[in-house]
Amino acid sequence: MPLVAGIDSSTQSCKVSIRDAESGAQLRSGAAPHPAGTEVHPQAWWDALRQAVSDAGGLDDVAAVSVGGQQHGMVALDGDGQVIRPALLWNDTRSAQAAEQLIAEVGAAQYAQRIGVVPVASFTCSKLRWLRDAEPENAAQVAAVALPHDWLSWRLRGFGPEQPLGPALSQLATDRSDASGTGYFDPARNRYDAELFALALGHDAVLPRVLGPAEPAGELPGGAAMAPGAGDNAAAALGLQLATTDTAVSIGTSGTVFAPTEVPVHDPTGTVAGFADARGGFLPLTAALNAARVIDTVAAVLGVDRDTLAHLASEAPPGAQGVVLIPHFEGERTPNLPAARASWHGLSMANSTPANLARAAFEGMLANINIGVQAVRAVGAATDRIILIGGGARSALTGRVAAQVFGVDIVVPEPGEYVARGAAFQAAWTLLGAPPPWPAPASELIPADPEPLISEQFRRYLPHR
Ligand SMILES: Nc1ncnc2c1ncn2[C@@H]1O[C@H](COP(=O)(O)OP(=O)(O)O)[C@@H](O)[C@H]1O
Ligand SMILES: O=C(CO)[C@@H](O)[C@H](O)COP(=O)(O)O
Repeated sequence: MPLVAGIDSSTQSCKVSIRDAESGAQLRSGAAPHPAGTEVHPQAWWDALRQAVSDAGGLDDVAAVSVGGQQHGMVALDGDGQVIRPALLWNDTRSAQAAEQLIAEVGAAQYAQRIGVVPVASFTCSKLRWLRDAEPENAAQVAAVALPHDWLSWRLRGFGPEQPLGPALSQLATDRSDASGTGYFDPARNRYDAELFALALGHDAVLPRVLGPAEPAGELPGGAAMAPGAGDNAAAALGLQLATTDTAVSIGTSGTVFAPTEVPVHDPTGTVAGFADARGGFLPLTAALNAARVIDTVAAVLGVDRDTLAHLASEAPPGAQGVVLIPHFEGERTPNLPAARASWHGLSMANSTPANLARAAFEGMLANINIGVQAVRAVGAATDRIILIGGGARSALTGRVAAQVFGVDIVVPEPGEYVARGAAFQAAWTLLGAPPPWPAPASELIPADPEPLISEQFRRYLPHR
């Protein structure tokens, strides 16, 4: 009974799932928190990974490992493999102007046609252009650029400064799904666009080798196979065994909408990112900067915990009697309003109740994500039902309000870490030589319960660029 390990190194934490390679049954798990903030030194991810692995009973008895990671993070390495500066994360918006510069120099439609995405602050290319202009001394030292999952996999294999195998930059590896989020990789032709990379940073550098869906990246020192890994959303799609008839919404730190397609997507507006998936196809995706933490924030404002906020919200009617929250606390990516801030609307003395404010938090979070659902639908994704995952999906109320806002059946898989499950699925695929016949996770169906009022009143107050 070979075991595999799936690791999810996402924004708020690192999660580890140890599973039976053939059945997918989870035997052990572990977790450890990440520091808050939009720039984090990768060493913190490494420390959390080691803590989560220890919490999960270690990797000595696993035969293959895979890492799913938060996308886009800029891990800048010098010639000695040292991290030059803390990584700017996907939700750091200081590179918004840099993204606009790149668009002005290349053209939005041209970017979309060349690589399937149009730069936004989240993407690695925008962060590199920011580095070039804001920290030229650091930019000049850049010998290689990796993504969070690439760097963690490299370290797990024993590479890096003060590591047994040393800082071999040529040993860096990634996969199509994560590479497609950089802003300098073309997932249709499966090749880097070196010109776009050099345009961003100002010079070329070593980039991780891009591996196939289950192509081994190498081995861990103990002999376990290292799978290619994936961006976290592509790993989640593997974990859900998502089909081209499905669309998923993940409510984590980010609020993402993604759907597997067999053909690449080129959206010149940039709303839908034409990413690759982890199976050899494509995964068009939208991402909101404000998702589960909208609930955390409003709960804190009202001085209650998450569960109490959900109970309060359940006492208010759909539409919250006209109270609307535009939840752009951290700026926003979909819609692309990086400098935005949150705002409350429609408040009167009569409707300013804790219940209405609580319900407006759930409705605002989901109506904002619904912009992404509509955009993914517009590029041809099947959205007749939506599969709801992420930490925020653990709240039953979220599912009920999602059925009202999205207006379609909502499928809520049993609570679990689907990024880590997907990484374990990939590790089993690498080990066994074929996708393992794991059973799909059990799930609950919440029937569609359309309440168009919610999005109608949300759009009334939505700011425009
Ligand atoms: N039982 C729950 N009910 C509602 N929200 C939850 C629950 N458990 C966790 N969350 C929310 O999930 C979020 C973390 O989700 P997760 O998908 O793990 O994040 P990420 O993958 O971005 O690190 C937190 O902001 C937290 O508020
Ligand atoms: O930027 C994106 C996708 O483009 C985010 O989805 C990040 O990949 C972070 O994911 P979570 O930590 O929210 O899971």
